[in-house]
Amino acid sequence: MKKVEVVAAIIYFENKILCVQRAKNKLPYISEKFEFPGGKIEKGETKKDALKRELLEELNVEANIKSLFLTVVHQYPDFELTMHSFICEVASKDITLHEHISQEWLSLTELRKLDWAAADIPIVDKLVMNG
Ligand SMILES: Nc1nc2c([nH]c(=O)n2[C@H]2C[C@H](O)[C@@H](COP(=O)(O)OP(=O)(O)OP(=O)(O)O)O2)c(=O)[nH]1
Repeated sequence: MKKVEVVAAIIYFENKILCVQRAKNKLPYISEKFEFPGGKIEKGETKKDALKRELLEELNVEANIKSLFLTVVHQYPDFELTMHSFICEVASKDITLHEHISQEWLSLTELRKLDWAAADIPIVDKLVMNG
């Protein structure tokens, strides 16, 4: 089975977390789902390098990457995803969506209202549980 390794950013600004919606995709289980911004690690990159690059590409934002939060391994029908999520901070809510179709800044208590990609559920659960 194909394996995919990605990094994802839990971006805080004033107690709100950035949630972004993926575009339509041929894989129904990720199509139009909410996720944390990020993407695949390229050859030679550290996880933090990859996340910095992805956040610039996807959101045009310079984030302060603070610490690893949770690594999730999730089996999707077509591939096995390993996702490393990092707590990050930004200096303002000023972002530009280059790939995603919508954004929401939500407090912890609101996170569960979105239709998340399945691999994100353990991250959302841990965020909500940790308060
Ligand atoms: N960045 C990110 N990807 C996630 C999350 N949850 C989740 O299931 N994924 C999946 C969706 C994709 O299959 C993969 C992320 O890769 P990507 O965004 O770079 O890939 P993509 O398929 O859109 O683009 P491509 O490079 O294959 O063209 O991880 C998440 O919270 N953040």
